[in-house]
Amino acid sequence: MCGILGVVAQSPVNQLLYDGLQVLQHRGQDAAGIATLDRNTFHLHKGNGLAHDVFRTRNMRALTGNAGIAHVRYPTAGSAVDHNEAQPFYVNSPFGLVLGHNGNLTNTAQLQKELFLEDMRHVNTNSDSEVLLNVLAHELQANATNFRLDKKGIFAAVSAVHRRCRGAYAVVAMISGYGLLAFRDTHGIRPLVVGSNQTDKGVEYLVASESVALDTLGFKYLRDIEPGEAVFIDLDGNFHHQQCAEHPALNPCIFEYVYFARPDSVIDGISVYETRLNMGEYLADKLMRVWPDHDIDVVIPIPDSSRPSALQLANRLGIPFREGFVKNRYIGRTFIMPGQAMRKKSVRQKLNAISVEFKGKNVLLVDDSIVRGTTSREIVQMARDAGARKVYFASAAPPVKFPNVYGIDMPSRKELIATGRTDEEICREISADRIIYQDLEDLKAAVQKCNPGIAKFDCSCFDGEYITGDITDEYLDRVEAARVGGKANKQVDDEQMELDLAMSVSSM
Ligand SMILES: O=P(O)(O)OC[C@H]1O[C@H](OP(=O)(O)OP(=O)(O)O)[C@H](O)[C@@H]1O
Ligand SMILES: NC(=O)CC[C@H](N)C(=O)O
Ligand SMILES: [Mg+2]
Repeated sequence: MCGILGVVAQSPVNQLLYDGLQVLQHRGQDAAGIATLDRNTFHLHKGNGLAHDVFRTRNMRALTGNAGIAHVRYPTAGSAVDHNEAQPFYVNSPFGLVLGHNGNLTNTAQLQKELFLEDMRHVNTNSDSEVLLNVLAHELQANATNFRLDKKGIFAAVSAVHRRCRGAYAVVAMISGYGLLAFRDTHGIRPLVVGSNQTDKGVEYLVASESVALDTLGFKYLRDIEPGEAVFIDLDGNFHHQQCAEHPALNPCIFEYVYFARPDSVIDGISVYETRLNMGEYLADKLMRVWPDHDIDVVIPIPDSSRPSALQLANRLGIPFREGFVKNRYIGRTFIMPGQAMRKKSVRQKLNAISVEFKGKNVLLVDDSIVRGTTSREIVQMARDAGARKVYFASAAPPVKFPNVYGIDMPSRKELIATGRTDEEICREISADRIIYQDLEDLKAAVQKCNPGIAKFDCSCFDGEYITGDITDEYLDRVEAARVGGKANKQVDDEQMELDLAMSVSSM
């Protein structure tokens, strides 16, 4: 997952974008970048690391201008270590364009081939986002009239992007001399909101992955950008928007509510916090159904993301809720760290048990989800070491059994602890005394309860149903083979080989 921001303001935006990255940091810890637009010049600084490591005072001073975009990255294509894949990406034609992307394209190799062979555009990294930028650039160029762009041409370009690109994309782009363009894929898989701020000099607009950025930066929430819709804010601060998809449908990623988003965000009209409380209630009801005579003494959350669910579960069961683990606030999220060794080490550094809450008790540990099992394996052992009599484990989400291809780095079934295992086997694998998973229907109900208007969510990591309809077993095998082959995230494709061949032939 990544975090994106875009702003057209009435005063310099460098500090505002930096502060915005800080509140979206939970969406990506591997790289950060800001591009500002000052008259017709872009100023761009990006690099690997957390936002506060990437930006020094001198970098901030150089980011002049009243408009800009920003990005924090959690890679799903390319690699975590290649600083060239940090975003925003820049391309000089047409007009000068920078882009930040949250999501993952599923037809990257095909697009890259088209870009090279038909559009005469070279993509220099393994990032799908650079591909997306070049598709947008080509379509803007194709829809310019007399070497100029107008609203109609900009929206026509986004329609063409929708026709060509598959997968998930929430995008912010800045067109030099024109303004800020933001759009969401036709299924609205990844979130994107827009807010405004009335100043003495005029209205300012901010587009962000999550509403928490609007709150903290002093902007008023206007609305979510709709699936397939594009919003264009010109450099004079005029707001334009248009539906650019033929068949838009809102199918947001349910994992945003389970884990990714901050609980204080509201996404597609749904409070993330409330969904997590609901998840706790549904999970409590399931526990009572399947285990009416349980002997749980205390409910303990695994900080941070599971807290609201664990709290509500304990309330519903009428069992004490206790904070048995202390979280080191200086260690980031472990699930989105690159590399299993780093994740494993960080769980121990991040969480430590308070033995008084465990000694001689039957504890129910609650997490929002179990993905690779890194956290649960370590935590169960820590609870035992702290003196727990019995260690039960509950997950507010169902078993994660399928890869995510829409922007969450779960590319390989082999990495997922629940793939090919029964609940009992998973329980043994994490050395717990009992495991309880949320049912998928209950998870959907927990989220839907907050906005019954949303008929369908992308739940692919739980049920293997891919909302874009283009994901074949062969595609998943290829993505998996790339990971298992040790090429860390690099998407390989037969078409890629064809492209390489075509490129070498054309250079002769
Ligand atoms: O089964 P795993 O592969 O370990 O993944 C699941 C765990 O990872 C996440 O925590 P993380 O530390 O990333 O963030 P949090 O502090 O927001 O809970 C999530 O909340 C689970 O605890
Ligand atoms: N998690 C994301 O949204 C990733 C964006 C993009 N696919 C990248 O790898 O940089
Ligand atoms: Mg966690």
